[in-house]
Amino acid sequence: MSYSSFTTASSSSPLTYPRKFSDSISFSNKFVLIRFPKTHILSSTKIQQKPGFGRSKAAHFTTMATTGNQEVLPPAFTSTSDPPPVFDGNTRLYISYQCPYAQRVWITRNVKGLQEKIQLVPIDLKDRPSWYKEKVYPDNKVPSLEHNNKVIGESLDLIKYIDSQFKGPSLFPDDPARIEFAEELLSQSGSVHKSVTSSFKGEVEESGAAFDYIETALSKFEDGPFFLGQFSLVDIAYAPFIERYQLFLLDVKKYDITEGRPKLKAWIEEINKIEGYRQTRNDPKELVESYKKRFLVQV
Ligand SMILES: N[C@@H](CCC(=O)N[C@@H](CS)C(=O)NCC(=O)O)C(=O)O
Repeated sequence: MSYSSFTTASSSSPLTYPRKFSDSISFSNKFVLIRFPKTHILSSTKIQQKPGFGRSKAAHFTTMATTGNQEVLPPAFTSTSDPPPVFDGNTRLYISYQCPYAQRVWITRNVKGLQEKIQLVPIDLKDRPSWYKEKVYPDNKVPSLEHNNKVIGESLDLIKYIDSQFKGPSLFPDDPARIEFAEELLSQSGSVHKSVTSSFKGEVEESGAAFDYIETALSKFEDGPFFLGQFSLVDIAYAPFIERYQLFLLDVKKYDITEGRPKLKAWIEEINKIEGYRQTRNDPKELVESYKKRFLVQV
């Protein structure tokens, strides 16, 4: 299997990667957002509001064209960049384009159609501006969100915060069985990550139990291909990581995580149709290289 299996099943909309910088626009660290239509960009295929997700209106899940809606992304702030005018009433999401935790929150913002409400502030973590720790987020990590004169962090808290505090389609269920399962899956995401990444240096089979856990979880609700049936915060929490696991394991270990796991295979196909996710994806080669440096370099 090649990388193409991580691409969307929809042949009409090939997977593209975000343009992080625009040649035609001079940035000097200004935020440049293209205008989005008022409807939300959720998917290139129609996603219906389903039982268990009652808070939002079905109208939020309108089908949209997938081309021509690419957000033009600003370049990352570095140690020589002036800070944005923090605490001026604007809402800002501080991210790194490469960080999977930040990607969770970025996807949530996109899927809820909040591109104009929440400004992206990309930080270059290798050349971090000192003002980020001093003025914005003392933990000095990404993601963080500046909203209503305060700054909050932690990706799993942030995706719930954005979902509950902002408009847009609801991404969390409201029926008890789905809520309980969502909480379990969210709380397990850290252990799944630990178990998969600890297999990178050893035997690939050590990660099998984690992928089997995902496969079993995807079988629980039959009314859709996602963890809770319908697309939700759980998919958002796992997507940036599964994206990296699949690419890295295929490249380095020649291990196809979807082999014998039809639910996971279908999930990957479906998640790649979610426009708000597609826009956050990195170049696969860069992801593999960064994982190689991070997990294979001997210390
Ligand atoms: N538990 C945090 C983890 C965030 C995190 O580790 N972010 C990394 C980048 S992927 C970071 O900011 N690292 C900078 C540092 O640790 O100094 C979350 O879920 O938001």
